[in-house]
Amino acid sequence: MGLIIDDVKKKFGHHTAVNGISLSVEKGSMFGMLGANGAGKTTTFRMILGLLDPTEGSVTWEGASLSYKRTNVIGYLPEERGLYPKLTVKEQLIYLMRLKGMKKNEIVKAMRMWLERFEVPEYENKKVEELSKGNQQKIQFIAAVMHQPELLILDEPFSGLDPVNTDMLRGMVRDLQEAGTTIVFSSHQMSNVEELCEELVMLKHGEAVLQGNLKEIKRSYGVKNVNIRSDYDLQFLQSVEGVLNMEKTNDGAIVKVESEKVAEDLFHTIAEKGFVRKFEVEEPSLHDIFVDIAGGDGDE
Ligand SMILES: Nc1ncnc2c1ncn2[C@@H]1O[C@H](COP(=O)(O)OP(=O)(O)OP(=O)(O)O)[C@@H](O)[C@H]1O
Repeated sequence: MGLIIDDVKKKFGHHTAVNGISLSVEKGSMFGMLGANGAGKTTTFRMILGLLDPTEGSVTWEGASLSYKRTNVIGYLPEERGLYPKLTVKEQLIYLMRLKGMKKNEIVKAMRMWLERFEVPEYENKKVEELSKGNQQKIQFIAAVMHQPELLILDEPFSGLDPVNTDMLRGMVRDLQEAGTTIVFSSHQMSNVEELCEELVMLKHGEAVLQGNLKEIKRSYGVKNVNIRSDYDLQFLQSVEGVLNMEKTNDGAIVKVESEKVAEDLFHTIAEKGFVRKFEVEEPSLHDIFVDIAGGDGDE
């Protein structure tokens, strides 16, 4: 069953923030939500969490709607990070995890394990305000996962982290999924979605403009990139029908074509003219697809 979002709409006055989204996230999978600023990601998350009621449609987890009464089932990393600055990390986590029904000794044990994993055991007795933003984010992530939720919602978990910490967090998110947690996360950064998710949705103005399996999406998306190395001058490619863009390189060109058929024709054309050292047809990156479909605004 997993998470089912069925034709959900959310209006704020006359403004429609989410306009008829339907998704299903299988239990134990990792699902990516992409979209430019204001696309409706956070609003969708709030409806999943039961913090906002949909204007229309329904959201269920394992067949029942989620509300604060089932809060221990969910872990949530909100986009607007918020910890109590004057509390120590330990006091903070004890407070938050008690709200999730954990006992103090369990919390301290789990906290030490997580601080070790993040390689910051010395933070236990530091005040939150003494930590850098990225390190505060680690503590907030710990607060989202310590009670071992079934469903983990991460709103922009990687934003503001340096590359080392991004890798570390990515590894932890992957481990949590392997341990059976269902994870939905949003990101402006395509690379994280590309690396972690099999399924995704791309939102634009509250609507799903693309959704499904990542590999399928890439395969079925017509546009391909062709990497060519040839001794022949490839300038003529610019005016070939079906070539959308061409960038010359030292020994060839990188060409964007509108379909695999155009790539095939190009191969024959170039081969007739001269020796082809390399001819490689690549799937577009998620970033390319996003820019085409959602009109950019990705971070990369
Ligand atoms: N409480 C609210 N009242 C009125 N409008 C809102 C409210 N919450 C969100 N909106 C509007 O709904 C739209 C979607 O916002 P949302 O925060 O869901 O986008 P987002 O995809 O999470 O964007 P970002 O990447 O910038 O966080 C925006 O136009 C926003 O201004």
